[in-house]
Amino acid sequence: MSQETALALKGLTKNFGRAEIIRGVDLDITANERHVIIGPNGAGKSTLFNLISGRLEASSGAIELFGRNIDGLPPHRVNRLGLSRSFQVTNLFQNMTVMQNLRCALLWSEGHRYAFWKLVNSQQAVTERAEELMERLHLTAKRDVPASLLTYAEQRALEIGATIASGARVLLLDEPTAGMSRTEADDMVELIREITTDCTLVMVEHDLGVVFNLADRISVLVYGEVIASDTPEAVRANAAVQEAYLGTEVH
Ligand SMILES: Nc1ncnc2c1ncn2[C@@H]1O[C@H](COP(=O)(O)OP(=O)(O)OP(=O)(O)O)[C@@H](O)[C@H]1O
Repeated sequence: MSQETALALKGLTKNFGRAEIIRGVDLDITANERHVIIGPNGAGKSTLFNLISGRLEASSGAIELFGRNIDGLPPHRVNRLGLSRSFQVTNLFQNMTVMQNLRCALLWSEGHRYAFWKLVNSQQAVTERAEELMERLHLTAKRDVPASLLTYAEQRALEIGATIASGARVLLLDEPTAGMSRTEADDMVELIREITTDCTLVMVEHDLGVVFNLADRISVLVYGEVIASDTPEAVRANAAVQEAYLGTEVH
């Protein structure tokens, strides 16, 4: 596995008025790792994701994507550099089929790099890649079904697939199993595992079963500070983490 740093947060802070919400976060996330951020309600997880994805500007500190400072760039520029956030099924084209959504995402990822005649020539290649992705998403049987007619879990799977297809090297996922049944959540974890073999995953998740099942490393955010960032085993054994979770949930 590559030891290159995909995403680095350096002394990151965010204040809302006089309230310090993110209080000096340092974090190195290695390329191809699956990194899950957990923490109690109000710890600042969404704020941290909004900073990383460019929706909020940091008060101080830096965010580097593969060594390049991205702090202050708007979300679409961050996206173009290979960091994509997937958190809404509304990112799909609801009237288009599964196949059309994936083809669109693949063409989008190539759109600015290829002249139109090349795009036409690459149609076959795009179709093949879309088919392959559809297989990995377990959506081949739904190939010609409009996104709006898929189940919620299928829509989320398609949305994550489309995000990857559109060129994400670092994928940010907000609570991907929220609102799902146990079986759907287990299927989603397997799907995320399969689909992120070639990219870096940064995920916020409340369901600790999902977290410990999927994460290579876990960071624990409490009151805007990372109190632990380690392997699942080390985090589970960490006394400060157990205290933050009142000694119950991490067991
Ligand atoms: N735009 C804002 N203006 C002022 N305060 C904010 C703003 N956004 C978030 N906060 C505050 O920052 C704190 C952290 O919120 P945030 O949503 O980042 O936490 P969280 O860890 O994602 O919580 P949850 O797990 O409940 O979603 C909260 O106290 C919240 O009220």
